[in-house]
Amino acid sequence: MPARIGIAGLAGRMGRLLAEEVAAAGAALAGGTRRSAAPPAGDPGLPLLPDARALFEASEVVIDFTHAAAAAGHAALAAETGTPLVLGTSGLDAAQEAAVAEAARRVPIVYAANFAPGVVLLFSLAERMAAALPADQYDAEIVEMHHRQKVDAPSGTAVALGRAVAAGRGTTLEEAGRESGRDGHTGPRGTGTIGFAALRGGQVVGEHTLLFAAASEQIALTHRSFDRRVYATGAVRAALWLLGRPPGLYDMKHVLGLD
Ligand SMILES: NC(=O)C1=CN([C@@H]2O[C@H](COP(=O)(O)OP(=O)(O)OC[C@H]3O[C@@H](n4cnc5c(N)ncnc54)[C@H](OP(=O)(O)O)[C@@H]3O)[C@@H](O)[C@H]2O)C=CC1
Ligand SMILES: O=C(O)C1=N[C@H](C(=O)O)C[C@H](O)C1
Repeated sequence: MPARIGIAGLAGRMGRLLAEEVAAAGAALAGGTRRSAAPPAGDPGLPLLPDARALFEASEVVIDFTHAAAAAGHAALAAETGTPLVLGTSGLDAAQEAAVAEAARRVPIVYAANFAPGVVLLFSLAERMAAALPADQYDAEIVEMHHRQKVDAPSGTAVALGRAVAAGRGTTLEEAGRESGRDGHTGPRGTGTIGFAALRGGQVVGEHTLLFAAASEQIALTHRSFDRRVYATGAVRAALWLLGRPPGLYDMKHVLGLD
């Protein structure tokens, strides 16, 4: 019997690709949800279920690429129904992330800011570079660019990169401090803080650059996604990997065996 995978956000940019990747992986689409109840115009065949509870009950594992406002509720439903969850949605605040971690005590959850294998490697390189380059000499800046429809900033990947840099420096992003949205008379840059800049335009799938700038040198790492299918393939892989796992909060390095 093929695994039954449900998709929250089925009508979205990611949801449609996820449905294709579910089929390509030989799994079955259990159905999907969207925010509005109606199927999108011109697509009456989309297998939409009445609500999120019906989705979790019909699925062996659910993949969520929706909106931060929905993520905590979906994690709670995962815990209640015992249905594992792959969470790719970005822009969660601290309370929403805490709700996801709480649900993961009862059900296995993969929560990943980015499902592209190259970005998983970038997180690990970011941590190693930050550990090697003294924070009082090398200013860490993270620049990201995305398509004009993206609703959250900085991207989840940028925040995760910031967390990796902070971890490499033996601290947290909250303690190190974030500098973003510089405009006007900002004063000089803080020492040891982590800077963020978000660009939006056109149909850019996803670009992230982490740079360390010192007085006499600068080093930068850049990742570019050319096709968002790379995220969908990774998320379906994570969904199949989750089946039969014990409760816990996992990320893509666990799925790829890089932990
Ligand atoms: N981790 C990763 O690798 C990646 C993460 N993402 C993240 O995934 C999310 C979705 O991205 P994308 O597909 O481009 O977005 P879209 O806006 O194209 O699609 C979002 C989907 O979620 C639904 N939705 C929106 N709000 C809610 C809600 N409150 N409750 C239930 N469903 C809701 C929408 O419903 P409706 O159709 O009715 O509008 C739509 O079907 C974003 O947070 C994005 O940052 C994206 C790419 C990769
Ligand atoms: O909204 C997007 O498109 C993307 N969102 C994720 C993020 O916020 O990091 C991942 C990827 O960059 C695409």
